[in-house]
Amino acid sequence: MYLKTLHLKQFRNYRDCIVDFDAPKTILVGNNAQGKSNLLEAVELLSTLKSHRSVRDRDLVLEEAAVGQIRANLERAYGSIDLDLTLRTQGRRTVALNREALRRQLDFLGILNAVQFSSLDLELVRGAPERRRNWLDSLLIQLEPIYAYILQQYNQVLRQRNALLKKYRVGAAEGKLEESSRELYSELALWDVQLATTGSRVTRRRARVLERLAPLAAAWHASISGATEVLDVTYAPNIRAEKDDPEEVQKAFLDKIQQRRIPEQSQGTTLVGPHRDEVELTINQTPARSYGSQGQQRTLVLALKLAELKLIEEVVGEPPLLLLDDVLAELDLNRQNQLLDAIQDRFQTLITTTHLGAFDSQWLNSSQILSVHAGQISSF
Ligand SMILES: Nc1ncnc2c1ncn2[C@@H]1O[C@H](COP(=O)(O)OP(=O)(O)OP(=O)(O)O)[C@@H](O)[C@H]1O
Repeated sequence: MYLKTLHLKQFRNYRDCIVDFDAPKTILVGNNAQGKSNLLEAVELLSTLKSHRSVRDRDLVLEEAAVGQIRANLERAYGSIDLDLTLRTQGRRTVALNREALRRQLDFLGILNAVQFSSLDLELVRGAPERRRNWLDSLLIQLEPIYAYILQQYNQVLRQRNALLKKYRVGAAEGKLEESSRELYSELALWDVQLATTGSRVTRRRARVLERLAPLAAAWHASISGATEVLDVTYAPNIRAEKDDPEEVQKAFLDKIQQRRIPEQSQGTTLVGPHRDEVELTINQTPARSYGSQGQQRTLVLALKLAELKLIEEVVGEPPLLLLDDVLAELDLNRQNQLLDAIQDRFQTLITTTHLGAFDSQWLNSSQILSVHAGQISSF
């Protein structure tokens, strides 16, 4: 797939800016706080309807404006598509494809596929388990947009079950449980089933995607590290089942809920389910977080990102975009060249940087170079 144009209107610090991409690689160069990451964020929003930097739409709209817009024209194997995302400081965002408004935002997902790589991604190795779960979920949404809906359903059930457990705990503390406990128990039993049904959909999909991603990441890691290190990416689900079978997983889920009944009630929260999953990353059988220099951790993240690119390409049937936010200059020349070899001209790549000095001349010669200054973009 190929992003041909991007039109930012009242988005972040862009008043009205059109960018035409005319090479497989585009380098956006500019000082800090000029709008480079904002541009990549716009592409990320078109891809996932989420930004890893902001949760509120009002932060995405140009200050003092009420409505912001991101428009793009994308070339896919089956034809050209216009994407439109309208953001509002008040009120809901809306999306359109080929100028036709969509009723369900879900239908907007999976049109533009992109893999983002920024320095924040080192948190994939060092950060809390939630960071890795979110990463895995974003990848799954790209591969299978319906997963966004599955995850939303699970989170809804989780919230409601937590509210009930909390009510139970407050009731117990106030000694008022006797009169309502039977009612609470039967209500909880209903939520247990819902949690197991929606949660097992999440668990099974996460297991499947990691099964495909892990060998790709291990191969990249071996290649970048010169085969001196072995990377293992392993799913450590909170619910373990013998087989990838819906009934098996649901049964394992309900059994674990039974086992954890008392601590759940005393803590007033759900202790069982994929919101407690972990993705373990080890290098030579040692946890990558405690092992390894920054350079080794960077190699690991680079291997994960290259694996994501490859997996999306396999599943979707077209190469996704690669968004490199300020990370290229941090890689040594060897790793830069590995990346260059891996993406060649197959993956359209947008790269931000504050200076061109650290770039290999191969990158510079084959790229479109644009300069970003105070929300305006011009040829370099
Ligand atoms: N809603 C908004 N309205 C106006 N300006 C905004 C808005 N949101 C962010 N900005 C401005 O955008 C700029 C930040 O741009 P961006 O994050 O893209 O920086 P950058 O060019 O990538 O630089 P760095 O190298 O520091 O990451 C800041 O000047 C910030 O004030």
